[in-house]
Amino acid sequence: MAPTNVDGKPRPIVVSGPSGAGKSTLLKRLFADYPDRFGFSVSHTTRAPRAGEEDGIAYNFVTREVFQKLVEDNGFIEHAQFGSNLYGTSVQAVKNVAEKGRTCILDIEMEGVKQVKKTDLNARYLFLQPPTVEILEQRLRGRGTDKEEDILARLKQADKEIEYAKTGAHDQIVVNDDLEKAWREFKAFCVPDQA
Ligand SMILES: Nc1ncnc2c1ncn2[C@@H]1O[C@H](COP(=O)(O)OP(=O)(O)OP(=O)(O)O)[C@@H](O)[C@H]1O
Repeated sequence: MAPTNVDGKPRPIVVSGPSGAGKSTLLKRLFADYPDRFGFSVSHTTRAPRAGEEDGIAYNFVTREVFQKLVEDNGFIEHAQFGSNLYGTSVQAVKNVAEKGRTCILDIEMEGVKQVKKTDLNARYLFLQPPTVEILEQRLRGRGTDKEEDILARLKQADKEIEYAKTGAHDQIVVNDDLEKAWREFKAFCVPDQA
């Protein structure tokens, strides 16, 4: 049984950490191993799709105008700007997942975490931490998806994320040094009844 709220619906899990920390890598594995247990709330973004990213699956890719309208309509539980792009998680996207009896996974960064904490979602929070900022930089470059200016912006933001994690804002911190070790810890948090 997944950890639930008083209404019997599974508590959402917020996975955060610097860009390049490995969130997508671990979440992909979690969804592959437990296809019926979790659901992704599909985020909105104004950034351009990367190769292979499909609209409505990776993100809902929208214009800045459409995004702003949703903000004004209070359609987001959280939204934030990273670099020149806006990202957000709609209230409806999270509700849809919990209604199906699935644990909603929110893959978001620091400002989003702070805003989710202001809601009554009663989420569980996991922070994925890179071993060092130097290794994070290597991984971002190795990924080959980011422009130089984006890499520098992501590294600057990473320092802030790591400082925030030191305040005890998360239920668990997983250091992604060895991928298999990180996976075991990540899985134990997300699927505690099978740990
Ligand atoms: N433990 C690890 N050892 C070595 N490389 C790793 C490890 N974990 C992830 N990587 C690699 O680091 C890169 C960044 O990982 P990933 O794309 O999953 O990060 P992310 O946190 O999802 O980033 P973003 O928030 O920008 O989407 C990828 O190329 C991935 O293969």
